[in-house]
Amino acid sequence: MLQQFYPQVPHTFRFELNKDMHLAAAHFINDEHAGACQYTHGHTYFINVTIAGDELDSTGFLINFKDIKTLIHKRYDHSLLNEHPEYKDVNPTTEVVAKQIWETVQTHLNTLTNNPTCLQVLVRETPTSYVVYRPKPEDLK
Ligand SMILES: Nc1nc2c(c(=O)[nH]1)N=C([C@H](O)[C@H](O)COP(=O)(O)OP(=O)(O)OP(=O)(O)O)CN2
Ligand SMILES: [Zn+2]
Repeated sequence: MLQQFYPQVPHTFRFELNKDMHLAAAHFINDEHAGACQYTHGHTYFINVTIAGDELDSTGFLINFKDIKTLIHKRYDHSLLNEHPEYKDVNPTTEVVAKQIWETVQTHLNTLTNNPTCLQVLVRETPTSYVVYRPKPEDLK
């Protein structure tokens, strides 16, 4: 959100779009190394998605901001992350959540004719902890 610091991704695309979202969700980390985080607790997640591309669609959008929110916020807001199928076999750590969001967004972008790319996903789990996920070039093929 407005108070958030955003790491920049170097790129040569003409357009770069950023969408902020926040959502309330609970999780637990099923590992004794997680200490108190083994037990179900909640966070207000702050998420920033960076999308870039050279071409706009017929509306003049790289992608509709609303579509990004629908993909992520609608799915996870007011839910227990561990209950989603994508976290059945893996803990919903901040790192894993960031990677999962990237995969969800990029899978959707791959259906668009103007070919935008998700360059970065930032997930802030607490006021003092956040993760940035960036794909490798081979993830984008
Ligand atoms: N690498 C990771 N470490 C931890 C994760 C994680 O997802 N990745 N998650 C947790 C817990 O879920 C916890 O909710 C967050 O931990 P933490 O930032 O330590 O929370 P605090 O508010 O207690 O932080 P302080 O800076 O000490 O106030 C733990 N580790
Ligand atoms: Zn947590």
